[in-house]
Amino acid sequence: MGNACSNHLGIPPAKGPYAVGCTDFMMDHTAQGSFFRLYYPCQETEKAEKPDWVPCKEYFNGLADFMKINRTLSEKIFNYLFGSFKIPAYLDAPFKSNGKCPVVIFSHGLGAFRTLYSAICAELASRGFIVASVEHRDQSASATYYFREKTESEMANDNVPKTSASAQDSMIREWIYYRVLQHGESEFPLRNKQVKQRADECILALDRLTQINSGRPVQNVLQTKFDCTTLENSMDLCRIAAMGHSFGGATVVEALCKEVKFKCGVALDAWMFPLDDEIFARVKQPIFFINSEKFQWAGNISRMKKLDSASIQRKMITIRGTVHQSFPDFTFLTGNWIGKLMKLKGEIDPEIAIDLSNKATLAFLQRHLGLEANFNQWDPLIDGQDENLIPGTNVTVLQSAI
Ligand SMILES: CCN(CC)CCN(C[C@]12C[C@](c3ccc(C(F)(F)F)cc3)(C1)C2)C(=O)Cn1c(SCc2ccc(F)cc2)nc(=O)c2c1C=CC2
Repeated sequence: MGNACSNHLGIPPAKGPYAVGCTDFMMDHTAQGSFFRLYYPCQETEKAEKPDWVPCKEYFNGLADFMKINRTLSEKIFNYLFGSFKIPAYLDAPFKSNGKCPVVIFSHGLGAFRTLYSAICAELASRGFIVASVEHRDQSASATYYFREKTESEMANDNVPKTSASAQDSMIREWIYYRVLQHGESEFPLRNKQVKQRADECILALDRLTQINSGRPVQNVLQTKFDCTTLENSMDLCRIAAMGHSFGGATVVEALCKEVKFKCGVALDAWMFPLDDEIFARVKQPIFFINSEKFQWAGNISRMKKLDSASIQRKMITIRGTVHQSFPDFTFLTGNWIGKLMKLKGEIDPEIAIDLSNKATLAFLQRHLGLEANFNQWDPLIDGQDENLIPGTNVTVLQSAI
C-alpha cells in the first residue's frame, strides 16, 4: 500500500526551463548563524540523487510536538506516510546559469522548517532564481539544529583517532524544538519577538549569499559535496525579494521594513498577528498577498489592508478551494480523503493551486524586480483574472475595521 499509493503522489516537478539543484548551507555553526536550503538552476546531471524531503527523524519528532501528538506513534505514521518522498531537485548538482540570477529569501510557517516548501522554491529555481529557504532558530520551527564544540571529556571518550578528526567530529549536533505557548502566557510578545528574529535571520541569509557571490571565502559547516565557489558572481544583488508562508508572510513584511535590499515581497496566506501596528506605515516596497480561501478572517485581512497605498503597489488575490496547507508540500503527499480529513488539501487540485500561486508570483517578481523574462504573460493572475482566483479577498471586512 505504502509504495503503491506513493507512486502517483509526490511533489510536482518544476515546470521552468532549468534543471534544479539543491544543497544545504550553515554558517556559522552556532544558533546565531545562518541555516538555509539553497535551490538553484543546475547542470542536467542524471547521476545526482534527489535529497530526502525530511532530512532526519528529529524533524518528525518536532512535528509531533507541534501537533501535540505522541512522538513514537507519529514517527511511525510520518515515516510510513512521508518517509519515502524525494524533493524534485538534484542534491549538490553543479550550478549553471547564463547570467546573474535574481534572489529570493523564503521564510517558513509556524511549526514548519526549511524543506517543506520545495514545490515553490524548486519552481522559482527552474525559472532562473536562486532561492534560500531559511530554517529559523526562534523556536517557531518544529525542529532545527546547530553545532557546539565537544568538551574535553566528550573528546576524550571518543574512539575517533585525533588524526582523522574533521571539523564535524569535534562538533555535537544540538536540537531546538518548537516552543509551545505556556499556559496563561500571552501570545503577542512571543510572536512579536520571534518575527523580529526571523526577519534578522532572513537578512543574515542574504548577507551570507552576498559573501558567497563576492567570492570571499565562506565556511559551510555542513560537509556537502557542493562547491560554493561556483556561485561567485552568480547573483543579481539588485534583484532580491522576500517570500514566506503564514508566519513567514509576517516575516516578509518585517524584513522589507528592516532591509531595503528586499525590493518586494510575496506573502502566502500571511498571518499578520505578530506584527506591530506602527510597521504598516513604514514598509515602502510592493507586497503581493496570495491567500487561501479557508484560512483568512476579517481581523487578519484588515491588517493587510492597512498596507494599502496609492503610491506603492499592494496586491491581493485568493485562490478558490484552497486551505492554509495548500502552500507547503504536504498538500501533494497524501491521498484525497486523508488530505481533506487533515485539512492538508482543499477542494481544488493542489497542483492547479500551486501553479496559479507560482505563476502569479513570477509575474509580480518580474514587474517589481525589473526582470527581462516572459513572466508578464501571467500578469492577469496578479489581478485575480482566472476562474480559480478571486481578486482581493472572499472575506467581508467591515469598513470601520480598516
Ligand atoms: C494544534 C496545533 N496548533 C499549533 C499552534 C495549530 C496547528 N496549525 C494547523 C496545522 C499545521 C498542521 C499539519 C501539518 C502537518 C501535518 C502532517 F500530517 F501532514 F504532517 C498535519 C497537519 C497542523 C495543520 C497551524 O499552526 C497552522 N499554521 C501554520 S502551519 C505551517 C506548517 C507547519 C507544519 C507543517 F508540516 C507544514 C506547514 N503556520 C503558521 O505560520 C501559522 C499557522 C496558524 C497561525 C500561524
